[in-house]
Amino acid sequence: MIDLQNLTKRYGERTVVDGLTFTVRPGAVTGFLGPNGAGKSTTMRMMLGLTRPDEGMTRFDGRAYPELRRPARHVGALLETAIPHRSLTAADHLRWMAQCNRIPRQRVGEVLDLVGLAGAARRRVGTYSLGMGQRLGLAAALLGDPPVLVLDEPVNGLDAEGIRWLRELLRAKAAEGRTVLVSSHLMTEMSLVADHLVVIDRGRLLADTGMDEFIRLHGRMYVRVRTLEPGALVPELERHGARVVRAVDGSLEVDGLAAAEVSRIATAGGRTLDELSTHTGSLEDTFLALVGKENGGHRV
Ligand SMILES: Nc1ncnc2c1ncn2[C@@H]1O[C@H](COP(=O)(O)OP(=O)(O)OP(=O)(O)O)[C@@H](O)[C@H]1O
Repeated sequence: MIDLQNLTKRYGERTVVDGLTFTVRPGAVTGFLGPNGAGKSTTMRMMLGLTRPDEGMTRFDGRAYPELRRPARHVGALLETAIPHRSLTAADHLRWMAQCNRIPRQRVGEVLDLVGLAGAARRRVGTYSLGMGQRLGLAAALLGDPPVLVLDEPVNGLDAEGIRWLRELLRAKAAEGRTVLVSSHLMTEMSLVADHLVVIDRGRLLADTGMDEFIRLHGRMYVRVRTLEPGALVPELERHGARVVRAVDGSLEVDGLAAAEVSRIATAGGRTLDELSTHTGSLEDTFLALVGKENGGHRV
């Protein structure tokens, strides 16, 4: 469990993280979302004691990160800036980390295997691709088999197979009862991996809800209608207050009326419907709508 209490960071006149309070619970993947510059990385750096907050604190199962005696055994972290020295091999880097945290040496081979780097363990990190570097960062986060994972944009640099592998790994860690906080700007990926969402913008908390609830509360719901006579049906629906958009495939997307109302209006007009279904918007649509609304309809 991670508890953030009033976490605040100012740079000069600017408050980049503004009184963030939320709890990240075990047994779920929590997605940390926000537009560029929202304050996600700064928040994660403060959580891990790398940036000093002006106010507030973070507790991991009741303790601040600097109070953890062997932190890698409690919290596995992946941050964008935590790059090992280029001249070290992956195995050297992880062996050093294992030693500092009193983690058995055999764990180094296990995590290198787990992240698919066993064949490159003796190569210098400086020769790694972006994706390999990311896998090494994940190996370091997993080294101490920690109950908590804090990962900033872990998908960066991974190929399609790597992204799927990471998704399954994170879901498995949550299923084991671990606490998983992961930031990503890839909405489709987030919608596939996260059970819960924390959304921030300009350092402020906008939402802290389950994924389904987030889309239900903030997203668009619409009814899709397919009929042979859309031209006749549209004005009838609009007379009842609907906003109707024609999709490229010829179907109608109807906002503002429930499926049952659309059905009654069509039946009253003697129209036959070939499809009538209710849809919710994607996570991306919902996120952009929420962030846009908070900024007075203007994207920043
Ligand atoms: N050391 C610093 N000095 C001054 N401003 C900073 C510093 N670090 C971050 N900022 C500013 O704080 C704001 C939040 O940055 P942060 O990197 O936390 O956002 P983010 O949500 O992680 O964005 P992104 O998705 O683009 O990585 C930005 O406006 C950034 O320019």
